Amino acid sequence: MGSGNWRSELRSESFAREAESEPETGTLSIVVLGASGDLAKKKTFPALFNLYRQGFLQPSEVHIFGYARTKISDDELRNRIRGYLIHGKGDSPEHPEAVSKFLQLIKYISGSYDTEEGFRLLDKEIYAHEVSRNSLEGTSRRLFYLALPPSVYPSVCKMIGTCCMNKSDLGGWTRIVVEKPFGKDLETAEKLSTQIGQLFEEQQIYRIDHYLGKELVQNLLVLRFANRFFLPLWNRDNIDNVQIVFREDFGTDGRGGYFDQYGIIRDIIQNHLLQVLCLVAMEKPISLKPEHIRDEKVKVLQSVLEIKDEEVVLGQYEGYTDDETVPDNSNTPTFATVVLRIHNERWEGVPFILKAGKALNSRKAEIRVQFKDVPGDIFKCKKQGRNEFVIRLQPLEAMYMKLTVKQPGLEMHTVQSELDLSYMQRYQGVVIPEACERLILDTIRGDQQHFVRRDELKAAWEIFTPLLHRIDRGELKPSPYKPGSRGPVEADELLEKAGYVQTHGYIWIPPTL
Ligand SMILES: NC(=O)C1=CN([C@@H]2O[C@H](COP(=O)(O)OP(=O)(O)OC[C@H]3O[C@@H](n4cnc5c(N)ncnc54)[C@H](OP(=O)(O)O)[C@@H]3O)[C@@H](O)[C@H]2O)C=CC1
Ligand SMILES: O=C1O[C@H](COP(=O)(O)O)[C@@H](O)[C@H](O)[C@H]1O
Repeated sequence: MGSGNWRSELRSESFAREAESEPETGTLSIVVLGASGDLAKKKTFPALFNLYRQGFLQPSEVHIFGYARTKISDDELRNRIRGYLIHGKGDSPEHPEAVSKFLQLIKYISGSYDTEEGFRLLDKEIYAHEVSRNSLEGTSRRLFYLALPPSVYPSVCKMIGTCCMNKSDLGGWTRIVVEKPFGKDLETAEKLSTQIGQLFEEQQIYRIDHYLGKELVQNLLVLRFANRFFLPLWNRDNIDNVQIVFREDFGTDGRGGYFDQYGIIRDIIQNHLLQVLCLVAMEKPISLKPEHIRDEKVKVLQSVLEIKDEEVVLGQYEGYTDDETVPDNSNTPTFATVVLRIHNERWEGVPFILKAGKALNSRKAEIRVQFKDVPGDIFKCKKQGRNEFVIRLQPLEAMYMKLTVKQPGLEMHTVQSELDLSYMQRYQGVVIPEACERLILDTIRGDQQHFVRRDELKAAWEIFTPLLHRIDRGELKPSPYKPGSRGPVEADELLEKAGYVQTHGYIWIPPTL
């Protein structure tokens, strides 16, 4: 199937810099900081396991270190994560054996995040591994994945910088991966960027947003710029509105303490949905080089106008404050619809409606591009619905185009139907990699295309900070909504006001095999 080819072409171009340099020969040490935590067990270690299974991490050159304060043994850490590997993509007969071999590559070190002792020990262990593999000093590769709350990033980066860097430069490297949310607003994010920037070069910092690793998010550039179809249509003359939607059918699920500090805008909209918006709205980059792509993303972000309060709906699901880590009077939104307006030649007047919510009626993430009505419509199609191009990011990756066709039969009646590219059906047997898996591989390969650059992050915070401050001050209040519902009714009203026309009586049903 063609899917592998385009990706390798994309990669080969963005790796042009690497191809020019010497192949990397040193050992690879991957350090997961915060190894005792939720992200590490659910996403980071399973992603590493999948890379190992596919041969991207060779036991002869890689070693994995877990680091956190919790005092546990190597085996205790291995037992914590084992279940998340077995219940992952465990489809091959050698799977249990592969799990055991992979787990043996992991060593755990306990230490604090702000004193040198633990990091000196970590460095010693990494070094011992490098020596055991005859890695020439200075050629080794050290990747630090910060699966930690952002509050400890500065001290951890300082410790890495002081204790754990490669001692000389013979083609090896030290890179850090930092998770979102990166800061809480413009000021704190900039402060954090400055602190980390004093310790690491921008090329060493990988600000991860796992939505950028999703298959259909990565497909956006190809879709938009490799298809003649879309080139002339993708603008304000043809598109009426764009929705980028994230829904989850569960609540904060034991993460209330974290979530209440951030809320849905910081957790999902300011990063995941805004990154998707950039790829939907940006101009064609000069090339696929990471800097060219990120330059275009920054331009879009900088063209977003100030958000108006009347174009925001906030919600909080009933029962959210039952979590004992959430204060009873919390004003934190668990749902938000926000209309963004891009002030440029292509998008003037087209609302980009970003919507995200927890504890809703379904789990889904999609982009919905709604086209304008057909001028001089002789079929009265308007009553049936508009053309829509929907990109379903998850679950069941698909792209479908809602269009009007003649209803089969003797009469000249029209009906809504769709052109459907459902991945499960079209790409049978193709395993779609997990987002984190792909992004970790990118960090090892030194490809920053799918990571957020410092100026991008700044521009993203500039858009949302004034609104977030108004919410933090209690000037905007979330409306209550029932768990398992569509969210507050005001959100649908805002959608309609922004111009979205719902197609009644039509539902796209994902095909099954
Ligand atoms: N969980 C998820 O699904 C996702 C998480 N993220 C981001 O990843 C990062 C880690 O998330 P997650 O694993 O859920 O977080 P956790 O709360 O599980 O924290 C990870 C580890 O960090 C240590 N830790 C926790 N709180 C503190 C603290 N206040 N000070 C110092 N150390 C602390 C703990 O290890 P110990 O006490 O052993 O040192 C803990 O096991 C966060 O930035 C989060 O926003 C991003 C996307 C999804
Ligand atoms: O970053 C986050 O993402 C998850 C949703 O990720 P997905 O890949 O399953 O869509 C969300 O649950 C979490 O609150 C947020 O921090």
